[in-house]
Amino acid sequence: MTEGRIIKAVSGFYDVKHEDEIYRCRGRGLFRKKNITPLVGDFVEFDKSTQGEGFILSVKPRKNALTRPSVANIDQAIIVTSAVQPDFNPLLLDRFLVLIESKDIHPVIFMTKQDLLSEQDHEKWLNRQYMYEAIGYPVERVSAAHGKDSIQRLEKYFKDRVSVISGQSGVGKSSLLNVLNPSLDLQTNAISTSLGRGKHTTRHVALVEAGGGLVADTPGFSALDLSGIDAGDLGDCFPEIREHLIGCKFRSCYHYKEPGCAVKQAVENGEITEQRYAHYIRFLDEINSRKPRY
Ligand SMILES: Nc1nc2c(ncn2[C@@H]2O[C@H](COP(=O)(O)OP(=O)(O)OP(=O)(O)O)[C@@H](O)[C@H]2O)c(=O)[nH]1
Ligand SMILES: [Zn+2]
Repeated sequence: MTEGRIIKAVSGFYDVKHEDEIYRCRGRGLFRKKNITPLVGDFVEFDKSTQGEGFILSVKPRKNALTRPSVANIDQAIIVTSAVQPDFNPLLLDRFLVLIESKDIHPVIFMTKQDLLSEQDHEKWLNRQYMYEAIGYPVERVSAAHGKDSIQRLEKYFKDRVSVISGQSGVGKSSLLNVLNPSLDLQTNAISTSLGRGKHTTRHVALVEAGGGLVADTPGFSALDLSGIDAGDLGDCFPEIREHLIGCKFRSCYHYKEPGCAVKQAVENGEITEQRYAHYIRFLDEINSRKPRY
């Protein structure tokens, strides 16, 4: 029996990587009976048969998993957000952050297309960077247009980790990966107009090498609705709210209209920014206005 990691799923087969070899494996019928579907990113035990083939025997417990795209055991999600084309959207960035936090995945923020900014705008972007760093998120301002040298410092994020890259269509996700690993040769386009969905329509996902680690070749968090999050858990998805909510008078505080709310106090003191708090309230409304499902 050998241990490996699934890096690709192709019509009933799983490509399992063990050291530097790849074995094309079937899942035994027992998966169907036990109702376990192996996912890309899973650590598995498998039996080697001849010529790079094998059978998966068991799947190890997962630390996390996404459904769109289906990938497990992710170490971090890199949110790519561009300065322009498309314009920066703070509400969308916070939505990605909340979704990532809700899955217990570590977020990192890359702000791209910095080469397109004027001198004046740089200051504004520096402040944005500081704001998210103050919350505790690593932030990098980058430009894929400047090629390998400016991207090299990003390798420390990728090395020995499994990452998913998230972000709106056209922000430069594929361009970044191409600089990190030119052999990927991912297609890049100006913003796709068709439904704003971009070019990643495939349901398959594979882990590919980039920057000394593995990266999902399909953007993560393609479903941006908050339907998987309970109103009572939303505060935990904002690190600066998480830090204060212990001081709220009521344990069931939603940090909205309740008296004795330590979170609202922190907003007044300037420890939590008005903007992030406004986004929290907006997401809370969105979750609360969800129709109950029976
Ligand atoms: N000036 C400049 N242009 C960039 C940069 N990064 C990407 N672009 C351009 O932005 C456009 C979109 O880049 P992509 O890498 O395809 O964006 P994506 O995020 O993969 O987009 P989807 O596949 O639609 O999700 C392309 O025309 C790129 O050449 C950058 O750092 N600077
Ligand atoms: Zn509160």
